[in-house]
Amino acid sequence: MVHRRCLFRRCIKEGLCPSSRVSAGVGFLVISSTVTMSAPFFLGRVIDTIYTSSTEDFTSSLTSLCIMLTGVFLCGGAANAARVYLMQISGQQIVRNLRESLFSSILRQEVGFFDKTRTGELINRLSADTAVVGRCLTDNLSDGLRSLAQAGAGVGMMLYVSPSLAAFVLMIVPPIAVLAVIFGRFLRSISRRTQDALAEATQLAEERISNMRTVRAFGKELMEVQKYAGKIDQVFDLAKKEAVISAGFYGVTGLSGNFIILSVLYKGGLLMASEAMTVGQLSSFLMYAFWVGISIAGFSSFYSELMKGLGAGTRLWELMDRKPEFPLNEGLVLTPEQFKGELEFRNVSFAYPTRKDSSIFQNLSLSVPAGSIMAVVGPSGSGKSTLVSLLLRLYDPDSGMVTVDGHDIRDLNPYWLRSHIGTVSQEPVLFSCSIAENIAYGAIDPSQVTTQDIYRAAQIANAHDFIQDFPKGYDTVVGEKGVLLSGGQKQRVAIARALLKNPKILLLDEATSALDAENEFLVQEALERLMHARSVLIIAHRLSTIQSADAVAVLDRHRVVETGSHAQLLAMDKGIFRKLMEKQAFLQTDQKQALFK
Ligand SMILES: Nc1ncnc2c1ncn2[C@@H]1O[C@H](COP(=O)(O)OP(=O)(O)OP(=O)(O)O)[C@@H](O)[C@H]1O
Repeated sequence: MVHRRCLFRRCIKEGLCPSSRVSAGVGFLVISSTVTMSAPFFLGRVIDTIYTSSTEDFTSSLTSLCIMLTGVFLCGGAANAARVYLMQISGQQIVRNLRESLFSSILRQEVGFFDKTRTGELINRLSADTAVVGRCLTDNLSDGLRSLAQAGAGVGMMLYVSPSLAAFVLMIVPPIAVLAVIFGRFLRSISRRTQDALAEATQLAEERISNMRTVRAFGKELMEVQKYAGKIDQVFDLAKKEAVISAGFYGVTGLSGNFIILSVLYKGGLLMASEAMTVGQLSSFLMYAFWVGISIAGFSSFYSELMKGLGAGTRLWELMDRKPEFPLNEGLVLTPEQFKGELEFRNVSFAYPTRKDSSIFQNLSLSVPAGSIMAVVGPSGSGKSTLVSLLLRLYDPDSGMVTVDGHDIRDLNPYWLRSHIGTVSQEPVLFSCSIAENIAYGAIDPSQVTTQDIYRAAQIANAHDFIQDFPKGYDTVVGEKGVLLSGGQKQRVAIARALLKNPKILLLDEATSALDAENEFLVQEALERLMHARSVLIIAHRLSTIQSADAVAVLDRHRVVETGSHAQLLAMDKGIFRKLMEKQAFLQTDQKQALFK
């Protein structure tokens, strides 16, 4: 829970808030408010001068008073402009710093966190909540402080000008203040609910837009629009509630403002009639009453904005304070002599954090000697991709351990480990930038990669020719998730990306989707070059891959049930591997004949 003071203090403590700029803004606020609040007093003097001065000194005293006031007003205007500028810039800087800090906190989280958290919700925190908090801490804070200072000074001046009239007017203030507190509390809760409802709507929109091809292919545009409308209706319903309460609140405060003015005129008129007050004093008092009214209205809107900011701040700090389960850049780093690339799963038991009751592995053991190729086969859902996730340390096993060269990967620096592991998945994801940038992404420091390095990697990955055929060559932008490239082309760009990393360990998930013969050959050839002289764990779908691997592991019922060379496994009469091969749809009759002869 973030408390009022805490919100501001934390922003300053964590360097998110440019405190010197905010302090200067507050300084200018004091100057401009002093000028604003002294104006009614001096304007009252001007009125009294007009009414009471004798004819000979009338012009000179009126002129000097007006010249003095013009100077003071100019200073006030300049101070106000400086206040607005400094506060707005500070607000934008806080938003920028909050966004950077939040994004970095999100990217530090373990993968399990993203299994549980919706993308739209995170996007909403990054865009909407940060803006609300930034506005709350600067613009709103400065307006609130100004309202508070002006209300205080106004009340003081009202008491100074006419204590009896002031006491009469101030009776109206406490009930309005109570009303404002109740209203603020309501706004805080409704703001939180609105942001949550908005996050759900954003999540839905984000997912559907990024998967537009699926929506179109199933002809679900109308249905999706209805679903989205349902979500934004929830936001609208909350906004309606807010509007009803706001209408009541602002109606009451507006009415009370007018009542104050009317009562001041009535009571002030009586005081003037009994010569207890001059016309200038009544005018000053009226102006102060007016300012106090405006300031109280401003203060109540400050209070409601503050409550909204607290609602948003609570959610931001929940995310920023979240400690990731795994460190990102701590732990042992092996020297080049120590690092050979031997991989081992020792009695690993694992269930995904979101489905703790559904075990994926139970006492699974498997080892991949350094520099060898291990093909993994098994029925769909047997956990082949999960092996890759555990090796990348996206998740930790519940018991047992995964080792690299005999070291538990929980002791190794995850950043170092991942920098030595290359991956090419079934459906490689590319970023919506140029092909060259996508390939360079594989390097530890992409800014050090030369064009020649990129060309070389693309050539080895059989990607150079098709890239050159594009009108913009390596500068071709591949679209979101690489949607503008074919499956085979994406695979080859991903292989070039992995090659540039030059990793000791390779984790590959062979594409199941049928590529045309030409593409398949090119991808296969590129993969073979990539696998050369590395420790490879490959989720194999092709017979040729299985045959050329040094060893094959068969996954079934939560563990490795068979290991050996392709020939050894086939020779096992009732072996699971043999059954699996017989079942596989991709095994054509002629392949089967070749296989079993
Ligand atoms: N992030 C996740 N959270 C929860 N369960 C998951 C997650 N990812 C996979 N699973 C579940 O874990 C099991 C193993 O999945 P995995 O993807 O490792 O299987 P696979 O053998 O690679 O399957 P396929 O050959 O179909 O790709 C499946 O039942 C799957 O539903």
